[in-house]
Amino acid sequence: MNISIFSVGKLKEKYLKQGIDEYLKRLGPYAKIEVIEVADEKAPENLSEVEMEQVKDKEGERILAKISDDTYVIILAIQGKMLTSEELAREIDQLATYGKSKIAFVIGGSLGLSKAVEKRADYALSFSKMTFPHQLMRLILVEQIYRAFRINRNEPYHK
Ligand SMILES: C[S@@+](CC[C@H](N)C(=O)[O-])C[C@H]1O[C@@H](n2cnc3c(N)ncnc32)[C@H](O)[C@@H]1O
Repeated sequence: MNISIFSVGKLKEKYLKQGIDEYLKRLGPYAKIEVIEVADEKAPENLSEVEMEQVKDKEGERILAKISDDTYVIILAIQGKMLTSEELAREIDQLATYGKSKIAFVIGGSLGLSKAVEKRADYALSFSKMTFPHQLMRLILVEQIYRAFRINRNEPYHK
């Protein structure tokens, strides 16, 4: 299985980078996984609604340009569907069973995802009703993907 994680902007915090690298390493035996960073747009506090949409559109175009038509796209969205870790594991397992070998998880930038990216999504996944910083979301996501593979292989992982 080929998994891509799309994220907006460069990851700066060392502690997050270390955590993400650790889970990417652990995921190595289970799947081919890569993190793709697209450039972020400047988003100062005083942007109008229209300007905010423009920021999301530009970031979204960069993401969509890198996603092939045969990729199953899971966007991370606060308003999406909440799953248990076991349910996420089952979703991933079923995608593999039905021949969907390319999965892209897409995390929005500081303003969220564009309408075009939402439209392209096959699934919208929520990690709770709370808002997480997009860079922290990357770490939470890679840990849950790792957990999903451990669950699917019936391998022990701390509860
Ligand atoms: C800082 S949040 C953006 C907040 C923006 N107001 C919104 O509603 O999308 C950045 C990105 O992190 C992801 N994210 C943050 N919290 C999340 C949650 N609870 N569940 C799923 N994704 C989340 C989403 O992809 C979001 O676009």
